[in-house]
Amino acid sequence: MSNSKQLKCTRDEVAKHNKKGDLWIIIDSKVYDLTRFADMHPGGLAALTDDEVAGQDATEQFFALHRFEILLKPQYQRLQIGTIEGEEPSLHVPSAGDISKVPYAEPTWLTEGYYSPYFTENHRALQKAMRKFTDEYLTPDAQAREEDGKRPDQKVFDKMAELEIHAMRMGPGKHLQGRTLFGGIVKPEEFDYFHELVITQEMVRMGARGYGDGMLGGKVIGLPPVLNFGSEELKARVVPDVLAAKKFICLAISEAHAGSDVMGLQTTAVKSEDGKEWIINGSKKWITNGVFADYFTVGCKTEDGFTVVLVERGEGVETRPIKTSYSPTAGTAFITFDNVRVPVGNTLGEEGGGIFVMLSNFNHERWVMCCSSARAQRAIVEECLKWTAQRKAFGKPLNSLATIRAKLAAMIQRAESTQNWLENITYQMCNMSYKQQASKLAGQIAFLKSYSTSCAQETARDAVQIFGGRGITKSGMGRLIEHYHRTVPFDALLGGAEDVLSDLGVRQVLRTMPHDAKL
Ligand code: HEM
Repeated sequence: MSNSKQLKCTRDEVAKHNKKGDLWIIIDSKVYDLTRFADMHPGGLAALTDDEVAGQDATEQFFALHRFEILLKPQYQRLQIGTIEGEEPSLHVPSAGDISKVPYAEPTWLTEGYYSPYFTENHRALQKAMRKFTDEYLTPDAQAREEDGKRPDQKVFDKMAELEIHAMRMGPGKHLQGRTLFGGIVKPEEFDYFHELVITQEMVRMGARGYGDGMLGGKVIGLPPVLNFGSEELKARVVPDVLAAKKFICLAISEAHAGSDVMGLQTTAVKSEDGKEWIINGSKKWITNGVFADYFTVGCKTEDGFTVVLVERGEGVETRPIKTSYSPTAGTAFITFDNVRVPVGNTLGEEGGGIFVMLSNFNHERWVMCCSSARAQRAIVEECLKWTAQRKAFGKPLNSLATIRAKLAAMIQRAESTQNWLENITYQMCNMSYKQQASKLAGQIAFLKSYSTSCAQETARDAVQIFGGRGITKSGMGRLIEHYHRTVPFDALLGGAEDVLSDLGVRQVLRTMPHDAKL
């Protein structure tokens, strides 16, 4: 509060303003004049004229019903007219870049007094910068776009391009060479999977799942086949614009007919008579960012099996939005290809070698999802720890109930185990070649992905029980819980359904079982 005309008054003075037409209250030693606002108060006039509120210290009542962010909105900040003489506000006012002091709200490596074998000062510097960026740029746009369902603001994409965040989200590699990462915080050759984990986990804190995918989820899965399997000419034409967010790309594999069953896909690519072009026909469904994509990394049935081709938006390509249970911000599309002609030079990898192209990125894609899931769960733990401390039932805080504490215990255990397993796998990734990762980590990552999303769903269910009706209400105290509970099933499906992944993990085990090991 910066108003220089702020009053200094005593609690007795505030107590005199205790009725409709002359109504003050105290929240955390700050005095608010609600006289003119009272009739507009969304919670009604009666709540404010209550004997225990009007003219009184209403801190506890306020925080039982409102999120802190309400007090930070300019229209409500204006209601503050002064402070209580001789008192200092004691509540922590959230600000951009903050590290939470709530236990388990941060992974141990970010918690004071704890240690980590994995994170260096350089990772910490990137984390600090990325958190501030998320709080200042991403979260406000994310919350506004979740409301209006529009695409993320191009200005945000541009700012991210300036800092090379789009490039960093593709992980370590040659594509980072010559780029200034986050104003020079990390050198391209130093950038490793822990840096990428930091970027992903910090972005997730914005608590907007549809926007999260709208924030170029399509690029994270659609560009790697171009980077790793495209011709030099194709890469030179496509990659710089995509990493600068001037053009957008998506991965178009799943169809109404087939999802995990890639060989069941029905979109066809047939060579033209002169052999110079593919002619593509078919449709794709649930394609993240497809609505606004310029490029489509498309899985096609070809004479030799399955082939991946980069299609550019043009004649014969149509996209229309699918209404999913998260926001339209993600740009989820149904796509039709009607005799779309594409130069054969746009083939990604070998003709008939599409499975290899797809499989080669699955590990990384699933690992990214584990990073998101682990961090999103932790945000829910923080929400629940705060709520159960400030909400009273039967005259006591919710956390005085053993049944509530049991739920909190389970949530914390799930968040911690997911993060710790993730950090271990990330360390393996940093030390293994791409080939070693493919053979040694496919099972580990499949297990972790399946484990983290099933943990996430249990945590979502527990959180709704803890928040009650607020856990199913889109605004107010439980808004993040409602959002999480509604959108968490996405993570359990994308990149492979839980059962499919668990089975994949066990099949990897069976392949490597030593023949000479007997009971
Ligand atoms: C600076 C003072 C206050 C401001 C700016 C304010 C503002 C608001 C706003 C914006 C909402 C809508 C909540 C949402 O959807 O998130 C709300 C709801 C509510 N407010 Fe206040 N309020 C204030 C003080 C109080 C106090 C002291 C009480 C006393 C108990 C109160 C009782 C309520 C109730 C009962 C609701 C409905 C909550 C619900 O639907 O769960 N408000 N208030």
